[in-house]
Amino acid sequence: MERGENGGLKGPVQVTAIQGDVTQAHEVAAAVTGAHVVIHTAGLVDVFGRASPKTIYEVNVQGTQNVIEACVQAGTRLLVYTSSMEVVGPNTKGHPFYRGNEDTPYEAVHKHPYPCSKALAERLVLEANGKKVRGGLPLVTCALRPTGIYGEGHQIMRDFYRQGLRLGGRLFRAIPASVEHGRVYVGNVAWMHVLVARELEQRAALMGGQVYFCYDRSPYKSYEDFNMEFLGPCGLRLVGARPLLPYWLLVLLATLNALLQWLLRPLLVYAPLLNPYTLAVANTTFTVSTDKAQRHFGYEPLFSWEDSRTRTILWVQASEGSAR
Ligand SMILES: NC(=O)c1ccc[n+]([C@@H]2O[C@H](COP(=O)([O-])OP(=O)(O)OC[C@H]3O[C@@H](n4cnc5c(N)ncnc54)[C@H](O)[C@@H]3O)[C@@H](O)[C@H]2O)c1
Ligand SMILES: CC(C)CCC[C@@H](C)[C@H]1CC[C@H]2[C@@H]3[C@H](O)C=C4C[C@@H](O)CC[C@]4(C)[C@H]3CC[C@]12C
Repeated sequence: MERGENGGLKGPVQVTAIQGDVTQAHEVAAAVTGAHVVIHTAGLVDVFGRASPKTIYEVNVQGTQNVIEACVQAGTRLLVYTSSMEVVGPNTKGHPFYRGNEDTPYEAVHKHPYPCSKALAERLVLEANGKKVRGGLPLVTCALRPTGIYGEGHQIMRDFYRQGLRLGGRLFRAIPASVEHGRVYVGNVAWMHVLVARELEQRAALMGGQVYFCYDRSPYKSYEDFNMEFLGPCGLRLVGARPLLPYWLLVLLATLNALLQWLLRPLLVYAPLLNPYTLAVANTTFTVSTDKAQRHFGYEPLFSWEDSRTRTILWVQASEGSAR
């Protein structure tokens, strides 16, 4: 095997897939046994009300507790957790977080089950730093907090694309262009995990118990304008320099959706994109500007903004056939 541009090993890698459910402690233990480092990224990502709060808690919090316990029992010393920007915000008060970093003071207040579960899970992981694992050595943990991830396989992007096609190549602006939303390319999020996994042992004193936002050089834009970076070259147009509907009407529609979801629950799962929570997230500025990952473990984005954009466009275009 040879060395690649970034000093990593290049060439075929053998991967053994072990399927399991993180809520089942014995299945997690079986997967973790013999591992030198664990990257815990499994989670139930649901801000639309598809799953119950109980299920979200079981997967994201109890599942994470199972992973920590498995590391302790197996004597695995290194644990990297995929957290989320939502552990910080946007908070329920809609306070903007403008180009903040890991030390920026912010009132993190959550009510929604998903951010609550991620915050609890992250706390479990960070508190486990230093805990003795089998063999007596201390566990070293840290958490990565991606902002909104985009790239190949981004389901919501595909949904917007299909909606745009249905509307004759148009999407209608719903959120003011001035509201900035943090985004990061999936390949760079993955790369950051790899680097942390690689460096955590050597730099345990510096990195243990730390949190890192995931960032790259993707531009700061509103959620919709950012999506248009990919959907535009695929033939869609965002109509309106300002939101088409007044904000109070969006709030009303989102509330109506929440009410319908509640009423229909005994019969079916009604989970549209727009609800009071997604509206609040989309309508609140949350962007990060930090170099902590660079300082602590030498992170530089593996994919430039141009590459990330091209790769995402190609993926959206490739999904066109199945969209029509
Ligand atoms: N998508 C984003 O914008 C974003 C942003 C920040 C953080 N995250 C975090 O990144 C991680 C991956 O999210 P994603 O966006 O790729 O979502 P995803 O739904 O594509 O991936 C989640 C994965 O977890 C697995 N999973 C779910 N329940 C499980 C269970 N009980 N046992 C084992 N595996 C289970 C799923 O099979 C899936 O492969 C999550 O922890 C999420 O909280 C995502
Ligand atoms: C009001 C509508 C027109 C627009 C609706 C868009 C909405 C579905 C989007 C906007 C922002 C998105 C979230 C954001 O990118 C960050 C995360 C963090 C991550 O941990 C899970 C996904 C999540 C919550 C995105 C979900 C979809 C959101 C709310």
